Amino acid sequence: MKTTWQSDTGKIERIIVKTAVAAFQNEQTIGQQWAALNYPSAPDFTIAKRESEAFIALLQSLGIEVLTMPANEPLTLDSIYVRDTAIVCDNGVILCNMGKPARGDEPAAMRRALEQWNIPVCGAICGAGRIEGGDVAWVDERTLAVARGYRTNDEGIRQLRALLGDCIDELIVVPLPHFRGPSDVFHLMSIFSPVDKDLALVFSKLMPIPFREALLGRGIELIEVAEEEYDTLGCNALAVAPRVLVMSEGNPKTKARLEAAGVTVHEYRGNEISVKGEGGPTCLTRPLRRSLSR
Ligand SMILES: NC(=O)NCCC[C@H](N)C(=O)O
Repeated sequence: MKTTWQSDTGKIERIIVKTAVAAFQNEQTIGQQWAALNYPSAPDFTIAKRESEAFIALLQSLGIEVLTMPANEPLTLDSIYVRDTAIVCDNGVILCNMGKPARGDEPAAMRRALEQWNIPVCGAICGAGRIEGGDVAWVDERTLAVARGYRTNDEGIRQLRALLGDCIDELIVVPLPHFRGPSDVFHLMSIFSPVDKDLALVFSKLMPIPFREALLGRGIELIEVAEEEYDTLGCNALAVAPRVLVMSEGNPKTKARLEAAGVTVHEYRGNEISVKGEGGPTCLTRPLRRSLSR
């Protein structure tokens, strides 16, 4: 069985998460931070802990080795969304440089954790470059898509291209629309979640036409997120294996569309850890190695 880090749809072997206990710390911390971080309301710490434990147990039940980030870092609630701190390629991990200023210290914490786990870091976005991991997704093993939005800038994309070197044949740059403006969380993975090598979940209304055409041109079939489920993170689904997804509960129409296409959907309850912080299952996880069946 071939393994690669350059896939968002192969079977996940190892994944990084941060528990709600480690990221949210306690009720007082939540109370001090949620409004300044732009959360629509304050997560409930007790329920968040339960949701986080169940989410991690679900990943483990799917045969995934889960690595958990340490708690003792002076970071914010947003540090639960580990995806945004790092990008992976077959040379190792590329650390991001966050577009949201309040999250600026998260990549350094990820670097320390990776060093402890002996996971190679092959580069970091630095200086004026900005990139968040939620803006990046593998379209296939040699093609990476990166959004240009409020969290990821041209200099970040330039550095990413240089760091990837011959790991890729193509970097598809996806310019994002303004939508709800700079204070909103709007990443590539807000409108695009790979499901299999020839299937993706998308929200076409907010997709640039060239990117949509590029996916269709590669033979990738697109399933539409139900419009009323956009705000409940219907578009943010984590492929744990080809056509096997983990999704936040509360997106029944989108779930039914996926199941009709032969996709298996595992739901988790994510009102506190996902909906309130606006980060779905892809944001809550940094998958590392995946295996490909061919
Ligand atoms: N990849 C993602 O979509 N991450 C979600 C991050 C949510 C967090 N509240 C943020 O504003 O950065």
